Amino acid sequence: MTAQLIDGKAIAQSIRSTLKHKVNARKEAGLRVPGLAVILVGSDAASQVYVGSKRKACEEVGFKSQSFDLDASTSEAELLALIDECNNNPQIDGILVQLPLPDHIDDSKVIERIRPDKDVDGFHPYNVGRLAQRIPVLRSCTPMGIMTLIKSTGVDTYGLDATVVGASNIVGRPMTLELLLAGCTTTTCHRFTKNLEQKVRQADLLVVAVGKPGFIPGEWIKPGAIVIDVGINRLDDGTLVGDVEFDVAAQHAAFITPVPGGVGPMTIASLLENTLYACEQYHS
Ligand SMILES: Nc1nc(=O)c2c([nH]1)NC[C@@H]1CN(c3ccc(C(=O)N[C@@H](CCC(=O)O)C(=O)O)cc3)C=[N+]21
Repeated sequence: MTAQLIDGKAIAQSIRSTLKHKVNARKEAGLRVPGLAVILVGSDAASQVYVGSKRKACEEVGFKSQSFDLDASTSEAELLALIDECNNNPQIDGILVQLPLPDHIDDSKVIERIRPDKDVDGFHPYNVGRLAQRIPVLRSCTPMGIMTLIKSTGVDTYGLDATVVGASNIVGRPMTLELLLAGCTTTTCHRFTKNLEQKVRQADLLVVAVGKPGFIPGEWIKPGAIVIDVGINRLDDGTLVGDVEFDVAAQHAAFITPVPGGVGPMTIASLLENTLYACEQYHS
């Protein structure tokens, strides 16, 4: 079998095009365009690239993006004060604080300071809790984008055995909650998991988010599975690879996401969708 590629780049493009039309309709109706505050602390090279892509995507769909580039030495108190300002600014529908933050700043404290109705990353405990209780509002962007990719395959998710490898707050955990909501029987694997191979081999639907190149051998993929690779690993020669041994996995899977061009662009598309949602549902 040779897997069909799930083209995240194209699907993200079509979402942006839909959003652009919706923004134009708002303009024609005399309504405000959605506003996104993008806050970057420090000058981590990868973060600068990602933040640049988010700002560019905002421009493309006609959102107003406001950039706040803070020095790496910014104190936690200063960052919290800026979040308070954005929380109170009626032009701002969504607030994104790029992670990782410098070590002297407590991520959780920052995430919890963002008003849940402006938390377009979907990281606030309120929003994750809403998803856990099957009443999602703002959903975590990467898992949300992945659900869109899975839907694009046309495969019915009810009753599938799904395995998520990785249990982080921003990907693995909300991913498992999304899959549970979609009717899957879910297994979440992490550093203490025994017999990872067996859990991967049983998966009709596999999501891998560990950040280690080629971590999952292609031979482990169940014939006909859907494989979603969240990893973005840059090798010494500059090439980007995922967490799954792609070439071999593609011989077993029915559907597989490429890296790049799979999950990454969808994370940004979901962020834009969330920003419009916050604008329309909460701040109109
Ligand atoms: N508050 C916060 N929200 C985030 O959503 C967030 C974050 N912090 N910190 C870092 C991670 C990473 N992330 C990516 C977004 C897009 C691509 C993306 O578009 N990747 C392309 C290109 C990859 C490349 O060329 O580097 C692709 O996979 O095709 C990747 C990674 C969002 N993150």
